[in-house]
Amino acid sequence: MTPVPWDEARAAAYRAGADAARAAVETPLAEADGLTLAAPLVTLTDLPAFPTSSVDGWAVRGPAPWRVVGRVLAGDQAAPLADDGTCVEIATGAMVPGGTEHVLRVEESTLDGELVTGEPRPNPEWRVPGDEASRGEELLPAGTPVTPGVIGLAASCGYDAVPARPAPRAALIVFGDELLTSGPPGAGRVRDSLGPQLPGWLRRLGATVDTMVGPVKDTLDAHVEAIRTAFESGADLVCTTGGTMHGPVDHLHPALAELGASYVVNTVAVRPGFPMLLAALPGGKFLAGLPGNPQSAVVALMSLVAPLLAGLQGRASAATRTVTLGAPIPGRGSYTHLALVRLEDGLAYPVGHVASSMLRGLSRSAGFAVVAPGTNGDKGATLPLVPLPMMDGERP
Ligand SMILES: Nc1nc2c(c(=O)[nH]1)N[C@H]1C(S)=C(S)[C@@H](COP(=O)(O)OP(=O)(O)OC[C@H]3O[C@@H](n4cnc5c(N)ncnc54)[C@H](O)[C@@H]3O)O[C@H]1N2
Ligand code: MOO
Repeated sequence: MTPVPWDEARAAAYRAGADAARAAVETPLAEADGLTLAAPLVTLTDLPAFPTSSVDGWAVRGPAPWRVVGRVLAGDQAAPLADDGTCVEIATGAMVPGGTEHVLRVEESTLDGELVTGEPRPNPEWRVPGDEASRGEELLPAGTPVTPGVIGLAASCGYDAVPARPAPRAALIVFGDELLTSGPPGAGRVRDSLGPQLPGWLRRLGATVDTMVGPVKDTLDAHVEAIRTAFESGADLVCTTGGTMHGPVDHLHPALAELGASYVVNTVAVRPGFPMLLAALPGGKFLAGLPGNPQSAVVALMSLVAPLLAGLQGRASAATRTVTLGAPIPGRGSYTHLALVRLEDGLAYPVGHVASSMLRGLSRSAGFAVVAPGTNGDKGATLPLVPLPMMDGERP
């Protein structure tokens, strides 16, 4: 099997996801956080929708002094100011009456009996319809991740619900008879460190994780049965761990053949993690085969699953940015090297304890610097970074 170049593998995973993107669902704003806009957000009204006072004071017409003829509070529908030399008391956020020439701040005015005097500021103290947006204007494109800010904007311009792509449903299956699910490892057994870890990463990539199965016995029948059950339970994506190679109890490839799967990507020219795979199953479903070595599994997650999920959600692409190296990172010959880095003072530094079996380096890293095939990452070089999907406060 010839390994696929890493960037081609990512692109293929993204395309496969985009071609199978989940259908849009009209989603109430309260349930839309973390989903993806399936259509552009077009404002339903001018913003603001009516002339709106920015200050507390007096809406005045004609020359001073102004006789107070009423009051308009936020939420009121203001009657026009009909005569010169009159004013109404006005609150911040209230609709400015027709005929208003200025809004005078209360602290810059004098009220004497029924008469108001003062010098209005030259710049208008109210916002006119369309200041922020005009009715029918596109505010955000389709594919925008729905954040709290997007939800607020959608509410402000009139939406109760938005067309959004639902979160892809992921299931996780862990293979390996050597795995313990509690207590310290030893005597040939290791703790399953992927079952507890992967749901959190998957959720941060926008998936829901309904099913977590395993450790599943190292037999072909048990593999096929576990995968079939996960898809039958409604998963769009099944992630498996381990068994991607061709050792005596590695059953993933034969299981995929039995399930009628076809490969989107089968092994990738990346270190660590090269035996990773992505397969398509009948009915627009996917299986990501993550290698058993724990760090390699996360490399595979970020290399294949992140772009697949971005595509399934109708997003622009999986997140990347660039970083400048504060210390050199060697390349891995003809393979891409995904090297764990931490960020400090705007520079990226390699971390220790990064063998593919280890998680110590990963646990204190911000992401993977991408050292291209045939190159080394020199100090001062600018490289792509695949950020681990964490919120800002979580990122080391
Ligand atoms: N003859 C060769 N053998 C191996 C090669 C190779 O090129 N030639 N490549 C190695 C590389 S690289 C990787 S990566 C692994 C991938 O193997 P599998 O995906 O088949 O994974 P397993 O054999 O099941 O496990 C590998 C390793 O990881 C441990 N493991 C598995 N699952 C978990 C888990 N959930 N939590 C913690 N640790 C786990 C497992 O005990 C093994 O130590 O193949 C190499 N072999
Ligand atoms: O590719 Mo393996 O993933 O080095 O551990």
